[in-house]
Amino acid sequence: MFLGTSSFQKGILFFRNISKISAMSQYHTLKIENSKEFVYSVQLNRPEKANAMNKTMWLEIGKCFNELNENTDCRVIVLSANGKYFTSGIDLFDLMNLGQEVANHDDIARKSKVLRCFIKTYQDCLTAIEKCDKPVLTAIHNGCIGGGVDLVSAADIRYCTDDAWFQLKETEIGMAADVGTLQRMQKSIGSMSTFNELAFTARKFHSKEAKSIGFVTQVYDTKESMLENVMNIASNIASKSPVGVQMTKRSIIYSRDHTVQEGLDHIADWNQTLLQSEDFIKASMAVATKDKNPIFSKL
Ligand SMILES: CCC/C=C/C=C/C(=O)SCCNC(=O)CCNC(=O)[C@H](O)C(C)(C)COP(=O)(O)OP(=O)(O)OC[C@H]1O[C@@H](n2cnc3c(N)ncnc32)[C@H](O)[C@@H]1OP(=O)(O)O
Repeated sequence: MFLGTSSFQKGILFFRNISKISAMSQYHTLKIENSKEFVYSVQLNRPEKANAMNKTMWLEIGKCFNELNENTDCRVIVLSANGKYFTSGIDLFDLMNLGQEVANHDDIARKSKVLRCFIKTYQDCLTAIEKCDKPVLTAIHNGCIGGGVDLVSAADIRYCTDDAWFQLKETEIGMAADVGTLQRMQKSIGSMSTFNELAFTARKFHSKEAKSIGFVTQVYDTKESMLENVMNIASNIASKSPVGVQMTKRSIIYSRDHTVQEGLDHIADWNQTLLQSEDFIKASMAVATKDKNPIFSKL
């Protein structure tokens, strides 16, 4: 009797936990949809302010990617934006409010502490994209300015429309970019010299140049055709073993930041376990038997 009750309670708890994992929080500046099986769409959603990244948006980006990392219904994320612009970068009115908060302190150490906390918090919000084990594909249209470049630099694959343009605008507003562009974008394009020019001059660069320097993978004529194609690419990735895909993302990022030998050791340490996963057997069998739709458990 007691045993029966406790098993029942365990069952209820199990299902409660599952539904907790899949349910997403409410967001004010992001629109989140489960667009296709195992594919989530995250849209910047402050179109009336050109998707300027205010404090709420920064914090919600961090929270959302942390949540999607834990969500076993999510295997791939497509990040896009609603409205005329992808994003106009950091909300300049928010920056003025921050200036006010800093001004409330007289002492340089206290002022500095407020600023450091602000920078580190915003850095962590974008790093959540990189720490999310699920591949993040960005679909960029029209203007992608300042903080927007930091944002898309943290993603795994970038696509854009023909009308897209980018601007590392920070030097123009009297600062050095501090939330990831200088660290990540330089590693994702072919030429350090070109990257330096873009960062120092803050000149706009358009879709064709973005493609030619390797910052984006593909340029599409319209936003509609971009989203359709990117969703199909996302579905393709989502059909693969989640063990294989998520570990591949981790290994790519780890290897980017370490020596070749460290990268090799890292993947050997993980694969000594993951090669024993059911996914490896299922996927190998599917290839051997020409089964095009192997079913993988949630991860
Ligand atoms: C620790 C964190 C560090 C992060 C650093 C990040 C740095 C950066 O992001 S630097 C880049 C800052 N952004 C800019 O300088 C862009 C400023 N905006 C523009 O140049 C234009 O608005 C834009 C070209 C994007 C669009 O021009 P358009 O004429 O088509 O529209 P507007 O009427 O100008 O804008 C529409 C409404 O959106 C508001 N808005 C636009 N950008 C911002 C912004 N960055 N911050 C706050 N609000 C913005 C604009 O005020 C309009 O609102 P309303 O007047 O209420 O209609």
